[in-house]
Amino acid sequence: MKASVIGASGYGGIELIRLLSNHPNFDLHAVYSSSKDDVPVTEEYPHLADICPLPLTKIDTEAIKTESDVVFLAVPSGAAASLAPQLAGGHAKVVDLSGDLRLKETEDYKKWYKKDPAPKEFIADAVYGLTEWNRENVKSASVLSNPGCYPTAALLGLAPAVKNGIIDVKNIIIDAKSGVSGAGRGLSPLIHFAEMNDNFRIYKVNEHQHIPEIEQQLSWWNEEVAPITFSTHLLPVSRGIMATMYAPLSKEMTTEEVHTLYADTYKNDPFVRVRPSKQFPGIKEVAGSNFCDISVDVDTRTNRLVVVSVIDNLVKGAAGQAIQNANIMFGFDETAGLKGFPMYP
Ligand SMILES: NC(=O)C1=CN([C@@H]2O[C@H](COP(=O)(O)OP(=O)(O)OC[C@H]3O[C@@H](n4cnc5c(N)ncnc54)[C@H](OP(=O)(O)O)[C@@H]3O)[C@@H](O)[C@H]2O)C=CC1
Ligand SMILES: CC(=O)N[C@@H](CCC(=O)OP(=O)(O)O)C(=O)O
Repeated sequence: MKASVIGASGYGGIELIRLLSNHPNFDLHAVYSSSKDDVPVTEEYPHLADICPLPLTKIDTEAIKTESDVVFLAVPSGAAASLAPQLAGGHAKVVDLSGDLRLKETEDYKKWYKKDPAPKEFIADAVYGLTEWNRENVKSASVLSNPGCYPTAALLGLAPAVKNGIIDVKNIIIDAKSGVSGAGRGLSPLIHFAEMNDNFRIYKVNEHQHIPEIEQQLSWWNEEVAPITFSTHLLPVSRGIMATMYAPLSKEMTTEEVHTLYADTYKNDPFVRVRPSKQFPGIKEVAGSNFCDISVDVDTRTNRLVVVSVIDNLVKGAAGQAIQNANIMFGFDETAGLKGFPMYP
């Protein structure tokens, strides 16, 4: 199957190239750019020599629609809102990594992204690809909206508790930290080396664009869910997200009981690893892989459940989950091309 990547010169794009180069069923067919034409990818990224001999080419939506079987959109939010509708309706299935097709309410998109949304009817048909929880719909998707990096970590960590009603869903707090590659390759003062190195910052306090995405999915699982508190921090590392979630238990449970619930829930999911009790994950333990590692612990003094969830933002948080979804859309083994283990240390 022929796979193309738009936005191939960005961090999400090169992670797609890296993973697709090892894929047994997808061949990298073409890589597209909005700013470069006929420029070897290796001019930007020499480490891709022998992995991607293709040149970055000007985006040609008509050619992509007919020549590719799947196109991955790894462009900034705002750009996908107009590109995705142009790409849909042809031969190629569309997998969008941006935030543009995730929020079903276009008013929410305008409020949180402060950009013009894609057409509402188009968004309505896009399948939200939190893979572990939406496989049946992913199977038949022709346009797939890949979840955000923070929402992936947070939602996988909260799902068993929220769906089984074991926590008070009106009091959920998510405290999340991300490596700098989560902001993409573009520069900004926040990710300037001297500002970020040896430092630790909170940002977008109560304004993060992933708040409505997390709330949307939580409310699909449980309509009682109230607005969440979600804080994001910048870690002085390249890759990785840790989301720590806190919520009061709605009934008395031990750590062992919650652990059993989580382990049973994810026992058939190849990429979610529920850790043994008291073995809390670090971001390095999933780096470079499509794994999400989760730990749970009950604080008997406060009656709160603590859930820790870690992913690599560029893999399970972006390119890896996008390929996992594409595997399901094409009927391939869900793990195809994604069997690499974490790089440690
Ligand atoms: N980084 C991460 O961890 C995650 C990223 N995402 C999402 O994935 C998408 C890509 O992110 P990421 O790779 O990190 O970002 P980058 O900024 O690293 O790359 C985005 C690429 O998009 C291209 N681009 C820029 N403007 C436009 C435009 N107007 N039209 C078309 N293409 C454009 C640029 O390449 P060129 O100039 O060659 O066109 C650029 O290299 C974003 O929507 C992001 O929110 C989602 C989850 C995690
Ligand atoms: C570290 C960092 O800056 N991370 C980015 C993640 C953005 C992202 O992935 O954008 P989407 O909304 O398209 O999902 C942020 O917090 O905004």
